[in-house]
Amino acid sequence: MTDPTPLQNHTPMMRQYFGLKEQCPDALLFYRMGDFYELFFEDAEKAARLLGITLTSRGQSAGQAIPMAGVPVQSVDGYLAKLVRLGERVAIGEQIGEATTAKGPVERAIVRVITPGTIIDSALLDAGQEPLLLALCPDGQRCGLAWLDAAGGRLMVREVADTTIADAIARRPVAEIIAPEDTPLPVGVDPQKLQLLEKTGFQTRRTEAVLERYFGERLASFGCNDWPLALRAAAALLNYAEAQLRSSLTQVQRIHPERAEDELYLDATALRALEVVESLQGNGPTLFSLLHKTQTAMGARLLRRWLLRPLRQGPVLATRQEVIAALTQGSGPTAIQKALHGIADAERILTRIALKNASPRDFAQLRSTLQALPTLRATLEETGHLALAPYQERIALFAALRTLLEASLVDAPPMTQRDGGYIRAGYDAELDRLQQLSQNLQEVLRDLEQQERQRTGITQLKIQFNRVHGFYIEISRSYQGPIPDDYRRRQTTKNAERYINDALKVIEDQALSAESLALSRERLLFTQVLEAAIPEVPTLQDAMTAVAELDGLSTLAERAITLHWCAPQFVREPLLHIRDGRHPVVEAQIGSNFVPNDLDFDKEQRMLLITGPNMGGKSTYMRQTALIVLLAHIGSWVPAREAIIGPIDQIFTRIGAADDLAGGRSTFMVEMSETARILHLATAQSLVILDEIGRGTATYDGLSIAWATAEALVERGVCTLFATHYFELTELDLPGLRNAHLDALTQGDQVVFLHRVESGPATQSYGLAVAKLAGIPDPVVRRARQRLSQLEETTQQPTRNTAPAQLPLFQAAPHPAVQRLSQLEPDQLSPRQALDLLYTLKELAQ
Ligand SMILES: Nc1ncnc2c1ncn2[C@@H]1O[C@H](COP(=O)(O)OP(=O)(O)OP(=O)(O)O)[C@@H](O)[C@H]1O
Repeated sequence: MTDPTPLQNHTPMMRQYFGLKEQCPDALLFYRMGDFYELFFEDAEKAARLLGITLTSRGQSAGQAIPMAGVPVQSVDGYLAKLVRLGERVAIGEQIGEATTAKGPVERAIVRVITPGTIIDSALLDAGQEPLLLALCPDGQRCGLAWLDAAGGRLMVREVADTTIADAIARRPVAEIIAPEDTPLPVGVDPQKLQLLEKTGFQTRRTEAVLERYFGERLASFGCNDWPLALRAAAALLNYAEAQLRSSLTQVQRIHPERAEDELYLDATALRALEVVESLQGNGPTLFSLLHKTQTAMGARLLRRWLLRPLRQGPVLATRQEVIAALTQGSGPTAIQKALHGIADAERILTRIALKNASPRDFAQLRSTLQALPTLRATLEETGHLALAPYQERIALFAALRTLLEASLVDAPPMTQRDGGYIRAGYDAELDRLQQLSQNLQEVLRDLEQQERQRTGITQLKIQFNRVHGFYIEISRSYQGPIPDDYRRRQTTKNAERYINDALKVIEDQALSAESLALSRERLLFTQVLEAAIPEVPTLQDAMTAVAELDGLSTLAERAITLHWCAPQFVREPLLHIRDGRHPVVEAQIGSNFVPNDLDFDKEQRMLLITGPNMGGKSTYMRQTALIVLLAHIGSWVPAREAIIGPIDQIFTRIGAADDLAGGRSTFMVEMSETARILHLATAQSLVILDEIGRGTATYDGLSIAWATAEALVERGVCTLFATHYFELTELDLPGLRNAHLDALTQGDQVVFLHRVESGPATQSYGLAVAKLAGIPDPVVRRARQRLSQLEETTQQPTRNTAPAQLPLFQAAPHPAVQRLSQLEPDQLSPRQALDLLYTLKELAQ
């Protein structure tokens, strides 16, 4: 508790507050007070600091002022979004009792806890974002992992050796992690993200019950029964998310096991270095941004997921390729893209429906989605492509639900149910009557007045109302006739008698509460619509998965056409042939100036050692190879004239240098750890990209490491692209290794890069020319040129233009024995000295 004073000294409201706070000590408690959410004590101080809102105080409790900060209910979403972005957890304490009937404070309860990994609200979620909640279930040498995308209703599991946990975590950005107490913080994880929970929540007895409740017998069909740790993680995750959302996660229909043997594995380093979904410069272009032309948010997220988890060649990729091929024929994917255009982010709406958290606007968007489906189906049919036929089947039409939504909801409903106004007039007679009653009270009274005059024959009769006396039938004293039996006297005034009868009493009761009755009636009708939609959620989810796929694939087809890509061909032989390959992102920047290049790996030839000037295009060439392979393994076409690709299991990269100062690793240490990983894990089916290893240390150390690494990779038959500025390496004579270089021309003082990959090692170094190009001042470049000549002379290099301008490894430092021999004057030595010298030389030689 935040306040040490005994509870009984506090006001009843504060006692209630403390009761709620005890249920969620780690969360900021938003306590509902009328039109505001208020935070007290330390929560108030923290919220004031994080949100920049005023810290004030609310009265006193137990003789102390209570620090308080508040936000209006209407604008709470913005504040919640900010807090969740900062990694905070927020508990929402709502009023659940009736203000008028309750004694003491209105009853309140925590209706949910919003945590970074369990957000489902549209206002708190960016459409492109997919916050994931991860559960870890470690046990000895292995660890089960389960990821939940709560908003999308997706649950993925995996089991890994404990040595690879950090990598499995790093590959997908996660918003929140749960693990049993005692679990050490995995490497690279922000401690704020980790919640340690009681071990019992991860134990088999508890987890089996959860899985049984969610999936029953279907569990066996998901294909993950051999992963007990992953299943325990999944159950713990569902349990935790349920507790936060205060609801069963009915949107989760199945578990998706992620098997390493199905994947083309890219570790977090490779994903980052290749700028697959995030640019190294923050918001620069990425492969994903180039592909991000989808019509729906669901399609965009799916494409992103495909890029983050490419698959090995097999039936899934073959099917995607067939669909893309079909969509590139004839008039292309335009018609389908147009048909997809009106489709909302239904996947997330369905989650909110399943959790009974949907808003009237969610339903309006679902309605427009359902309205778009018949056109989409018709368009699919019109194309006549066999490959698209399964989509026609998967996208059902949901006619009954659509009719219900069309009949029940107004065209543009409000965001919330709070003020009503979302049920269409004419849908429900009772609601129409109530709304009419409150809106046209005068008219209703005039109608009744007419009826009463006719029924009783009393023409002076008037029906009126005032705030004090309510509704009444007034009969002037001038009327002397009989008063109808059903009239009961309500009030006598100087000139008239006032009565009420049953019919008027009903109107009075209803009119006085008509507005609130209308509101509750709307709520009831809305709940009925919600209840009608809930059973359809699983099939709607399936349909939306199909829509997202179709969106992703038609986008890839459009990209293939627009960007002139080709369909890659998968083969079983160990080869990689690329004709006129291009780097898709660099090409998008520089257009037709991009110079395409070929690549050929086969059974014999497994390593390409690439030399050439700085800025020559070595990195670009290597990265484009990795990107072409990656694109092929999401099913996409690729930026090349032709691509033939054998089986590939992993892509590794060691590119550029970045410090990991926070992790306590220097540039060189990072470089070596990455190289070590590659040497441990790369197989004969892996593609490895090494961009200048060994540069962050002394020349000979670096060169020797690069040399030995190249040898080890060639020996294992790993497909390797190895760029280096160590010209000495070009002398490596290993079977399977070939030299290539990127060329440049000098014109006077200028250097022109040709960006063309040629056979053989580079013959010239352009370091100084590039330095000049980069703006190193002329005097410094001139001085460097002088030093270079001197260095070249002392190492007795031939001329700079015919041989590499670097120190050959084994010439530069003569052996001490040789040095000693060269200094010696044999004629000056006595036999005894000659013998001693012989012993010394022998020692030096050992
Ligand atoms: N094939 C190409 N066609 C046209 N321009 C290219 C090509 N390849 C690279 N470039 C251009 O040259 C620039 C430098 O390329 P890159 O970084 O690949 O050179 P590098 O040889 O790796 O240089 P360094 O050795 O300094 O790392 C790129 O930013 C790009 O603009």
